[in-house]
Amino acid sequence: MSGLFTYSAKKALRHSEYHVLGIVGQGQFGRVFCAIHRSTGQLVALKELERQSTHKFLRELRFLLSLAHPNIITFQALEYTQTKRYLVMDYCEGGTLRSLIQSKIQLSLAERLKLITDVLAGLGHAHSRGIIHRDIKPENILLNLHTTGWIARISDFGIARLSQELYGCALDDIGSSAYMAPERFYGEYSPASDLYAVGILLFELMVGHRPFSGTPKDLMLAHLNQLIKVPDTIPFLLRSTILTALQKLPARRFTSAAQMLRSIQLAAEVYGLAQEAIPLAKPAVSLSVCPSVTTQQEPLRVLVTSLVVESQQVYQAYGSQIFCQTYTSDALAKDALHQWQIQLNAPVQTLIPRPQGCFAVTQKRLHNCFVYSIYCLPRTYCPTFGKQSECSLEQYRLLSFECINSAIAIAPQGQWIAIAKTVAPRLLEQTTFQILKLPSLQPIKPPQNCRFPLQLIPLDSRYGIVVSTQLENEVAGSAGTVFEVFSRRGSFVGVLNLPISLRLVTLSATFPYRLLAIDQNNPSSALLIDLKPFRVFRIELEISPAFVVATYWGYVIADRQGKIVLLDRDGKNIGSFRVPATPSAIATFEDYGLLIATWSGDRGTLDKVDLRQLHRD
Ligand SMILES: Nc1ncnc2c1ncn2[C@@H]1O[C@H](COP(=O)(O)OP(=O)(O)OP(=O)(O)O)[C@@H](O)[C@H]1O
Repeated sequence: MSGLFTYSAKKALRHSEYHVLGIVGQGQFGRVFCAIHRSTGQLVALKELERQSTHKFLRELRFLLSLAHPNIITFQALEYTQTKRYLVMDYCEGGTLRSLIQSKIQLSLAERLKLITDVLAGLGHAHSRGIIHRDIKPENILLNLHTTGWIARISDFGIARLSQELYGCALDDIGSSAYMAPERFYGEYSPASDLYAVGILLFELMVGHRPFSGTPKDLMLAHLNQLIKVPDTIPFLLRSTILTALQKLPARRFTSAAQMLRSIQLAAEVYGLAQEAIPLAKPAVSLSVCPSVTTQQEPLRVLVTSLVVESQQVYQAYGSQIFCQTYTSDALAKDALHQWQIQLNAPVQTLIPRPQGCFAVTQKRLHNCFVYSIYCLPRTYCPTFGKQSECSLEQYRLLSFECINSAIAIAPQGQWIAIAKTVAPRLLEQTTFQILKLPSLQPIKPPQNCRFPLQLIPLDSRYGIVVSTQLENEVAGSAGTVFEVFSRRGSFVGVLNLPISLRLVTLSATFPYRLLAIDQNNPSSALLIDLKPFRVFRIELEISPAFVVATYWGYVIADRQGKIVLLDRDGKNIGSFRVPATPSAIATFEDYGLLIATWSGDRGTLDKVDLRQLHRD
């Protein structure tokens, strides 16, 4: 259904400056889309205005367009199509504060206070311009990702008021009533009404639930008459901040957003939170560690650096060798007929399984650069045992090239290969990008410049991304990550930026536009990134990953100490276990199997793990 919605918006906006990436929500005004500006590549939210916009509405809106503050969602413009009007707004990839609260991620105290002070800073700016929000609630607070956590930004500024005044929309749903100051029920409001709503929000973030619940009528009676009880477990200074913000009489509350903000900052200083970097949230549920789920173990005499399983074949790379074993009736074949080994002429950097066979990328140092070679060992490749002659190996070499750094992506169905090469270190203009058809190796376009790549990732048969580091960022001194989307025709079609440095960016095995990546600066924090529409979710891990492998049911993440964490497709922890040594390569095996090559000292093992045992234990 949402595909249909997106399609209708895409159609309406076909001739506009925006390309719709997907629907992100539905409000009372209409749907909200994530879109990208066709020429600047800027990401925006497009809020559809379903109702007929009156002149007064548009005049008021122009006033709101002037509201510019880092903690307020800025309205940038109005976009007209033949049938619809869209408000163009800053896009928030982190979703709403409500979704963060519901995600059960336990926010640290510093993080909770930071969210509240962000809201107060935004409110302070609006109040100083005579604008009252009137509908502060977690649904109207959106989140942008930042190196140290979240930035809260107030959305729907003035829209709540406009909708009430111009269209007679009442804010009487439970979501809004739960945050409504007593005077609001008499039709009165002032900046202090917004501060009351922030008081409820602070209570909710500190205590875990709101002070009052029930029907809108119950809520009204509670706001008007019921005394607030803040549990003693809440630090004293914060308790008194909540009680001041939630005074029944507006005159007894904080006199301004700035005053309330100072009260929270004082609490943060007193409790030693101000100077610290904001600590990241910890997972709500601690992982249960299952001691052993290994069902078979084979000794290894070499360090396996790459391991893949493709159509009943298990490929292991070590040094310049590739060893292939077939597995039959639930076991790895031991007989010579079902296993073979070849020696390539350089160390294998990576193995990429595709329907036509296993691709192997080798890398050999040559003076000041490297020679990269790409081989494709077809599925039917099964040499008569014994040593391979150079000539039989050469026929499987697709191409070789010299450069300083290279990243390679092969389409999931193996129709094309994308290659980025850097000929001089860290020079943007010295990195070229090209797509070649497979198996002909015919270039789709002449090589073009691209950013120095960390990784190339194929998304589906039509698109892929160049992942690179962005050094200059709005947030001074901090690096970010750039995702440049390319098409199989070899053109760049869009750019998405994230102000976080990432590593181990891994494509989901089931969602073509979903990535899991590790935050370079917070090694035990992973990000689940949806590219279409652009949404980012933070996942706290109890390990610092060295490996991430996507499976059809989720992700396998391992650290160097042998702790393995399993996440489902949405990033939820579903289990963990240990292997006795450092994993050197991991592959998925049948539906619930994992193959883990480990190494310590001068020996290792190849462990076959049956994940169904996790449930039994
Ligand atoms: N600027 C934005 N960036 C990212 N997502 C957004 C943005 N604005 C809205 N959304 C998403 O769209 C959803 C609907 O937003 P919208 O503001 O239209 O509705 P609402 O606040 O729930 O209701 P109302 O229409 O009463 O304001 C939000 O819950 C949020 O998930």
